[in-house]
Parts: sequence; structure tokens; C-alpha cells
Amino acid sequence: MEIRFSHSPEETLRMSTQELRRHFLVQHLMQDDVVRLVYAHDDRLIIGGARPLTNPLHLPNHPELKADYFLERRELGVINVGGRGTVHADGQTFELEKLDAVYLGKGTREVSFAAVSPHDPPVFFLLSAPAHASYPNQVMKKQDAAPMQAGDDKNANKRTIYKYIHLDGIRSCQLVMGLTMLEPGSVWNSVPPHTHTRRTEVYFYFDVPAAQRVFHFMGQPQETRHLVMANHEAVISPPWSVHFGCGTSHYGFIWGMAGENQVYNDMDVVEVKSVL
Ligand SMILES: O=C[C@H](O)[C@@H](O)CC(=O)C(=O)O
Ligand SMILES: [Zn+2]
Repeated sequence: MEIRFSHSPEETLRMSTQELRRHFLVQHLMQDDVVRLVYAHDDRLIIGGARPLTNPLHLPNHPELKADYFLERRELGVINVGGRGTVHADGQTFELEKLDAVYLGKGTREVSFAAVSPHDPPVFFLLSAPAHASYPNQVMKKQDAAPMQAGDDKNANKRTIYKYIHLDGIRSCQLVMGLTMLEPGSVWNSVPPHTHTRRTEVYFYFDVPAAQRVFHFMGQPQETRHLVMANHEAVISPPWSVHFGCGTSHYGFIWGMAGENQVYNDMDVVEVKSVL
């Protein structure tokens, strides 16, 4: 498991492109028959990817957690952005089609991921946060994820926001998770931008065509920097950072958060005209 420590706003504004990418961008998350994990010390999030082909993949423990098993003191959200797959959790099996999610609570001992067909493998995005109580393991289909329309065509940001793990959906200790799908012709996400110093957020871009990129903006609202991101890459947004982006095509992205509260609308909006 890779470990990423936190960085202050002050040091971040002096970083080169390569330094920004090394500290905030998470690449190569989805590898065949591998569970890859990255521990980000911002809100102690663990970001992961699992792409099982022929064999079930087990969620490993890690010595750094000083736990008997991964979810001893943690909870986990999983969203599938690939083909049909299954998530096994202590004798329960959850089947996830593309854009379905499952929540696994603290105390779940055995977790594994499998493909239904190796020719169309699932692509599981994982996000885990520390947990103090056990909430039930639960699956949610995309159509049950409270779709909410946002943006419009003329501003090229028409999109649908699906919420899976949140106060009125699957309950959790800290995790808040969902995804956003942009309409063809719409390319801007999360405009107007915002921060929420109460929570760290991770964006994971998917359905980005191979020849296209998303220009993701981060940084303090008047000190923005950008990261050029390809399909299946994630970016860590520290609590003080904006997180919004513009693609060279339409795309989708998973967003996931943890921290002080779980109120989805708790965003300190930054007027577009004040961004620098
Ligand atoms: O804090 C919330 C997150 O940044 C996202 O949910 C925003 C988003 O998906 C969007 O506007 O499309
Ligand atoms: Zn946000």
C-alpha cells in the first residue's frame, strides 16, 4: 500500500507539475488481477482499485493499519464502473452491474472481488475511511441513487448527480459517495467550484475516451493549479482545495468524501469570477 502524507496550501503553491502529480494524482489504480491501495493521510482515506479477471481478488490487510483485518476499524464504499462483477463479504454476495455500489461496514472480515466474465471485467473503485460503529452492508443500484439534475447545455455542464452513501441513502460513519455523469457536449464539472474544509474529497474519472483528457483544477481558490488526467485516474482534494474540471469530451466521475460531517450540500461556493 502506498502512503501519501498531507501537504499544506503554502507548500502546494510552490510545486512543479511533477510534484503536484506525485502528491495528489493517483494513477494505475486499475490493474488486471490486482487490488491497489493508496493511503492518503487527509482524513485517513484509503483509495483503491480492483479489476479481477479470472480469480477472486481478496482485499488485503496491511501492517500499517495495525489491525487484524482491513475493516476492523474501517468502512468501505465500492462502485463498479466496468462489466458485471461480484463483491463477497463474510458469506454475503453482492452483484454489481456498471454504476452499482455496495457499502461494507466496520467488522466485515473477509472481502473479495470477482468478475462474472473475464472478457468484460468489473472495474471496482474503492474508498475507505476510519469508522467507529458498524452499519449494515448494503447494495444500491444506480437507479435508486437519488438522481439529481445539475447544470445546463449552454454552460456545457449538464449532468446527473447520483448519491449512494449519504445521510438519506446508505448510512455510514463518515463516508459520503456518489457519481456524476455528464451529458454529451457537456464538459465542465462542479462549477461553480467550492471547498469544504470539513471534508477531504477524492474524484475518480471514468468513461474518458483513451485519446481525451480531463483538466482537473485544484488548489486554494485564488491559487489554482491543474492536473491533466486520463481515464481511471483519481485525485486527492485536501479540505482546503477546490476540485472541478473540464474535459476534452464528456465523462463520468466518482466522488467520495470523509471528515467532519456528511452534509452533501455543505460547500463553500467560490464565485467563478473570483477564481484565480
Ligand atoms: O462535494 C461534492 C462534490 O464535489 C461533487 O458531488 C460535485 C459534483 O459531483 C458535481 O457538481 O457534479
Ligand atoms: Zn466537493
